[in-house]
This record gives sequence, structure tokens and C-alpha cells, in this order.
Amino acid sequence: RRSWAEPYKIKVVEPLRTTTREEREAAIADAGYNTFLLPSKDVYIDLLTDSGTNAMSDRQWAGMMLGDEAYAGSGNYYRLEDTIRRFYGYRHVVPTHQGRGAENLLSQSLISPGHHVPGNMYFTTTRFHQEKAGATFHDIIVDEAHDPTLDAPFKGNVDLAKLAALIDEVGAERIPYVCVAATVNMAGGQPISMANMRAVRELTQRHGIAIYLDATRAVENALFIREREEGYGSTSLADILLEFCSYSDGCTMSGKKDPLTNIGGWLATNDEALFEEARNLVVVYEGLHTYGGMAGRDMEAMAIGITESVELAYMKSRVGQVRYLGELLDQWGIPFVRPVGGHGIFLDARGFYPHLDQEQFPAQTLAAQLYLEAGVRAMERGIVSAGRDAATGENHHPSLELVRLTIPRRVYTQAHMDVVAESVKACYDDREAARGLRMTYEPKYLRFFQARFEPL
Ligand SMILES: Cc1ncc(COP(=O)(O)O)c(/C=N/[C@@H](Cc2ccccc2)C(=O)O)c1O
Repeated sequence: RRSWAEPYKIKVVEPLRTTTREEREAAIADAGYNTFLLPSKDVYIDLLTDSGTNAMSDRQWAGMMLGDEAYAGSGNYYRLEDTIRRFYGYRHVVPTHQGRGAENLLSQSLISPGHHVPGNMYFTTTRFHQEKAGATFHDIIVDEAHDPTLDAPFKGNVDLAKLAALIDEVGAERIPYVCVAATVNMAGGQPISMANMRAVRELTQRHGIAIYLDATRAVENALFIREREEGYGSTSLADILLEFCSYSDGCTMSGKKDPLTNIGGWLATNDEALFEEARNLVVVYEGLHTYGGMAGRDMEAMAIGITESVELAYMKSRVGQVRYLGELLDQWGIPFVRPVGGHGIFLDARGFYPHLDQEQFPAQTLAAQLYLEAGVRAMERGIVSAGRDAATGENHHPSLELVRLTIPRRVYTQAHMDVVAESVKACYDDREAARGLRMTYEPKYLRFFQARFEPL
């Protein structure tokens, strides 16, 4: 019996449309070889992102009917606030429309020009808001995270020596907070251990430096702690999550991942001064402090989704499906980031296309090839996503040149995973024929969303 069989059955389905190769050739050309620019009607299996693409439960849909759309004081807000307090442990909550809304509030409230913000590998919107507020981002993740072939249990860990060195170099007073991500998206959905989180807390507290968690996939992170960390083998995900968050001063959160909603987020904190500042600023950017850019119905669905996200059988099935796809690809020796992360398989585009320079955009090329092959949409997570250095304007050259096959929660079946695996294999068999791309349009901000390319 497969140990991770889903603890739910399907009640509602949404028809999928298949396309011909000719249709896909026209569609990807119209999209400038950028999968973000494809209309979803031309996508068969959509693995672009796990963000906002998750299936809600019948309880969450029922919750949508309980939307209290009062402008101020919505009952759904108070239920959401209470649920966040219960499961994440923070005292104060500022609702936002999604994660980057919280990142904006946190960065604007705590960062001043000349500050330095260390984090375990960059994330695109997170670093953008830190730099926009005038900070310099510093990657303090362990070196192992930059090696896609290395199978280590907690590649999301912070390298304490790197953090201590930065504190010595710039001084604690110029570090408003350390940003710790759980899991680490750009490293391949890699977890950080409880022991490492505790150690980061001890080091930073010695210098009076705060920690703000990017808790976007912290429940998935909790499963890895339960599976891989001494002493947590029979601890509930809810208890692991609560302890993990207790080593931070607050968190930014995208409700579109772990909490199983299509929109939503929050900034949570135990710091009274930050709460007052962010609660005041939220009315400028997101909406009143009791809805933050969400409808009442969305806040209700997110509160319910939080309670569902910590169910062990659900989380084992969610991560189990990702591992299943990894096992299929493994049988053909296809290169992807080891170990398999929480929310997707990250194909190693350098391993696919050793004949392409990074400036020919191997990951962008592979994402386009996979779409052409079978209408499967993936996301570039390489040099295009890494963007340009804020100071020099030069392209960042990340060691990881990846294509992310991101598995939405409770959406696709095992048969869809089989189709995805066979499509990746077909691309792998044709890998020598890949020619690379040239960027023909480069947006100013977060270029990967809207950049356009042409085949070389
Ligand atoms: C670890 C982490 N922290 C914050 C956020 C922002 O949250 P939000 O503003 O999207 O709600 C995200 C969003 N990640 C999504 C969507 C995305 C966003 C930017 C570029 C590509 C894709 C993805 O990885 O697909 C995240 O993963």
C-alpha cells in the first residue's frame, strides 16, 4: 500500500484541454519563449507555480459563503488572526493581499539605506523589496545549497560562520533583521533544521538582531524536520511549526502556498513598534488593517486552509507526490536538485545542456522545450530570475540554473506525474539539439516575469 495515498477524494473537476505541437509552437513564440506569458488555455499540465494554484477543500468553499464583507472589523479577519496566533504563535497580525505585500511593509518599516539584510539564499520579491528600501542582501546559506548534486538533509541551513562574519564586518546596528526562509525556494525547496534555526536565534540575540521568517512553506519544512531531525519523529507538524516560529520575531507569509488559498498573506510580529508602524502603513498599500487587500471570504478560506495544512496525512501525500515524480526521473538518470524538495522537482538545466553558456539561458530554453514537447508549463529559476546586481548592473550568475516543476497542492493525479516524467525524458533524449535563446526585451523590475526571448 502506498504510504502517501491522498487522504481526500475528488468532488469537483475542471476540464483540461490538450493542444497540438503546431498550436504550442505558435503559443510559445507569441509568449516570447517565456512560460509566464502563456495563456493558461494553452497549458495542459501547469507546473509554473504552487502559488495560488492549489485546490481548496469543500470546507474552504463553504467558508467562502461566510464572507463578512464589512469594510472594517470583518468577523473573518478575527478568525484569521486567531488562527495565525494559534498555529504560528505570533501576537500581532497585519493582513496583506499576498506575500510581497507583507515584504513591502516589513522592508519599508525596518530597513533604511545603508542597511544589510542576510538571508539563506535570495528570493526574487524578498530581495527586491529589501534592496528597494536601501539594503544590501547577503547570501548566508550553507555552501552545500549551491551544489545540485549533493544529497544533504538540510541544505536550507544558515552558515553561522558567514552570518557571524557579516555581523563583524558591518556591525549589528546596520543589520535590521536576518531573513530566514523555510523552506528555501531557490535552492530547490530545501529545508532548514530546527537546531540550525535555534542556533541562528542564539547568535543573533547575542547581538540584539531580530529574525523575520519567510514562512511561506514552513509547514512543508516541518515535515522534513519530523522525518530527518533527531527527537521530532513523533512530534505533530503543528507543534514543530509553533516551536520553529518561536525562534523568530515575526514572519512574512504568502497564503497562496501552505495555507491552500488562491490569494492572501500576512505580516506577523511580536514587536509592538513594528506592529504599530506596519498596521499604519497597511492602509496606504493594502487596505484597512482588518482586510489588507483580501475579501472577507478569502480570509475565511485561508483560516480554514491553515488548519488543513498541518494535517500529517495531507502533508505526507503532498510531498509524497513530489517524491514520486523524482523517482520516475531518477530511473532515467535525469539531472535534478537532490534531495527532492517540498514543492517541486528542480531540473538542472546545466546538466541538461552542458553545451550552452549561461548567457544563452539554458533554463529558459528547457522550460520552453518542455512546453513545446507536451504543454507542460514550468518556471525558469536560473540566470534570468537572478536578475542584475543592484550596484553594478551586471547579471548575477547563480550556480543553480534550474527549471522548476512546481506541484500544486491537491490538484494533479499520479497519471499526470507520469505524463510529466515522460515529457521531461523526451526533452532529455533531444538535449543535444537545444540551441539556446537571446533576450529581446528586458523589463526593469523582476525581469523573469515579462522578459521576451528568441531562439538562437
Ligand atoms: C519563498 C517565497 N517568499 C515570498 C513569495 C512572495 O509571495 P507572493 O507575493 O507571491 O504571495 C514567494 C512566492 N513565490 C511564488 C510566486 C513567485 C513570486 C516571484 C517570482 C516567481 C514566482 C513561486 O515561487 O512561484 C515565495 O516563494
